[in-house]
Amino acid sequence: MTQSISRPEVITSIADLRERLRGARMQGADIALVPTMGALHDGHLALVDRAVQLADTVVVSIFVNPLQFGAGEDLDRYPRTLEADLEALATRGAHLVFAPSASEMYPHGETATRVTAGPVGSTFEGASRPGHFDGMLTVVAKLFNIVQPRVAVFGEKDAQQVFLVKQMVADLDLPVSIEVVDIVRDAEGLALSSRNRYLSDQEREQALALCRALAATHDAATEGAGVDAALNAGREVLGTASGVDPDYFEIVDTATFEPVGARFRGDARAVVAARVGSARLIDTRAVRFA
Ligand SMILES: Nc1ncnc2c1ncn2[C@@H]1O[C@H](COP(=O)(O)OP(=O)(O)OP(=O)(O)O)[C@@H](O)[C@H]1O
Ligand SMILES: CC(C)(CO)[C@@H](O)C(=O)[O-]
Ligand code: BAL
Repeated sequence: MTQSISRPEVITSIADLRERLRGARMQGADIALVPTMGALHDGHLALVDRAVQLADTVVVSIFVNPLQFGAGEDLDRYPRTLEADLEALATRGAHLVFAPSASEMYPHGETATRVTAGPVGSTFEGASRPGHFDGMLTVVAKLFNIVQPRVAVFGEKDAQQVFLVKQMVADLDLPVSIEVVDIVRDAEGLALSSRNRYLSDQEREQALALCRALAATHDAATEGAGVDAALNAGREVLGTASGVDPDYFEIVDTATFEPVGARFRGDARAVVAARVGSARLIDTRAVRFA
């Protein structure tokens, strides 16, 4: 397909999308998928930009997946901004937007069959949001089967999600390659997130504690601190920040997503989640212990 400089075509039915992509494939199309829940910001658009570099046909899915929200979470108030999303995508060369309804994706209500995320699915985000990763992997598997992309693009911000998607692809021999894009931040360092819309100006300022805590851990490790000292540096910043209710701050081994031991050497990742006002925010940063 030629690069789109106008609004992408919007398809809401699985059958129509399959038919459209079958035609594209017959003409030799190479397909990339960018799965999102919409309310697009520059972080999502960086994923789209990468997809456009990697393939000639880019499908962006916009679907707020009920299966990955727990009771009492923000499913109902999650921002749904399809018109603005299409405007944003018009400038980026995405060809197709797949925006199904919940009944299109789940015609019988919740699926009887689920992908289970395994042990890493119940730590960190999974501990605070039971069932979240099973619901996320189930919809990602459905999207992979519907679109059958050669490559799918995800953001590093959701590092545990990336780990689990890669694990699913390897465990189930799914024929898709996973591309990961760095976190896009605002000028002060706050990771862009659709949930930042829930923040007041004051809360947005307070939310900077997440990236500042990660920076403290990163800098301590770079200066030669061990795991415990690096962890304490970040936890202190987070724990003393006003208006911030920490959920977890941990350093995990990138190979296993398990917390590293005190003597760990190598590539690790600091991960953080905290509630600021009514928003639950996450962030992450690579940390190396030489
Ligand atoms: N700041 C960012 N930089 C790069 N990628 C991002 C960023 N924010 C989200 N993404 C990625 O965009 C994809 C879709 O994420 P999603 O639609 O949940 O957006 P989100 O902003 O993370 O929303 P929320 O924080 O409300 O869950 C995911 O792969 C996610 O990692
Ligand atoms: C991958 C995803 C689109 C699945 O609903 C969602 O978890 C997200 O937006 O990161
Ligand atoms: N960004 C991951 C999707 C979610 O929070 O449900």
